[in-house]
Amino acid sequence: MLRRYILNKTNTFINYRYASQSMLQSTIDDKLGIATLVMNKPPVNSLNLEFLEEIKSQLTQFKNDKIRGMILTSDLQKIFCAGLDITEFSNPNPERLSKICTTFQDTWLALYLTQFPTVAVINGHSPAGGCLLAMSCDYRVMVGPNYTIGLNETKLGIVAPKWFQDCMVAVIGQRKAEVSLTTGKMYTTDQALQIGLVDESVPDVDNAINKGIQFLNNFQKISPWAYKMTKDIRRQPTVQWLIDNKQKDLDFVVKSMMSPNVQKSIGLYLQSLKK
Ligand SMILES: CCCCC/C=C\C/C=C\CC/C=C/CC(=O)SCCNC(=O)CCNC(=O)[C@H](O)C(C)(C)COP(=O)(O)OP(=O)(O)OC[C@H]1O[C@@H](n2cnc3c(N)ncnc32)[C@H](O)[C@@H]1OP(=O)(O)O
Repeated sequence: MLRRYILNKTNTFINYRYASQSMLQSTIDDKLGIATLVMNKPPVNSLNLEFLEEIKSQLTQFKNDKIRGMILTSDLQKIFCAGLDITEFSNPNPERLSKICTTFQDTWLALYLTQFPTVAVINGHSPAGGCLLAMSCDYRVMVGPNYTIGLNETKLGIVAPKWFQDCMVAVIGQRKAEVSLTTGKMYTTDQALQIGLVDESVPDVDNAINKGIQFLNNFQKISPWAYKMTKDIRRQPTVQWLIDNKQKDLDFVVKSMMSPNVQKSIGLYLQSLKK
């Protein structure tokens, strides 16, 4: 649905390539060199192992396609992405948990370090891992006023890994990130704009896509090499920490997820969602 809208609305996607895996649709406008990656995993685009693998593989494909920019958005009504699939946290199989963790680390590294500029068009709620995906893009346009975004992990009784936290610090600064993270605060679109968690707020998705394209057009006169080097220098410390501590990070997540206290919190949170 959204893909069709983008094609019609911009009227520029004349020469486009379209690829659809079941949960993810990608469109490349060959003229503009802009790719659109649309998440479509009802009901809430929760990130399980298979979905993360699809996202990672599509990002790798875009690298080979040599695109000039990418828009990440959702085809679902009211939801950008609900974060990691919480059902995977409940009584998890440690092997699968480790695999999800590693795949999530790698997907994030691929998204955070793309050689092309990226825009998140946040057209719905975006808690936790959904917020991380958005924060990892170069620019965020959020549809308002009724959606929410934030890293709410403490509300589930779990801890956002260091790379989630550092990513938030990079976007909104140390003090605001510390308060946001410890309280697990979810921000409305207007609040998110006010603290700089998103760059623009617009009333509807049509405007959001247009703003995203406008942002990407800024790079028409920027050398791709200068862009990528600059981004690498900015993002290197956060990335390097994860590369150097991948196993430690994984061990921490798996160990804490298996603890009875965390399992109790996750169980209660899941029940509250079902209600
Ligand atoms: C096992 C993986 C571990 C691997 C670790 C990997 C890497 C290391 C990193 C991190 C470790 C810790 C970090 C975690 C980050 C996260 O992302 S945790 C996930 C946090 N997400 C949330 O808290 C979102 C909860 N959901 C909501 O707030 C709302 O659902 C919504 C998104 C705002 C939508 O509201 P709406 O009213 O429209 O819909 P419903 O609430 O009725 O939901 C519909 C349906 O979907 C189910 N559901 C919602 N969210 C999730 C989810 N994240 N995972 C799975 N299922 C979800 C909900 O239960 C309903 O189901 P139904 O009742 O059966 O219809």
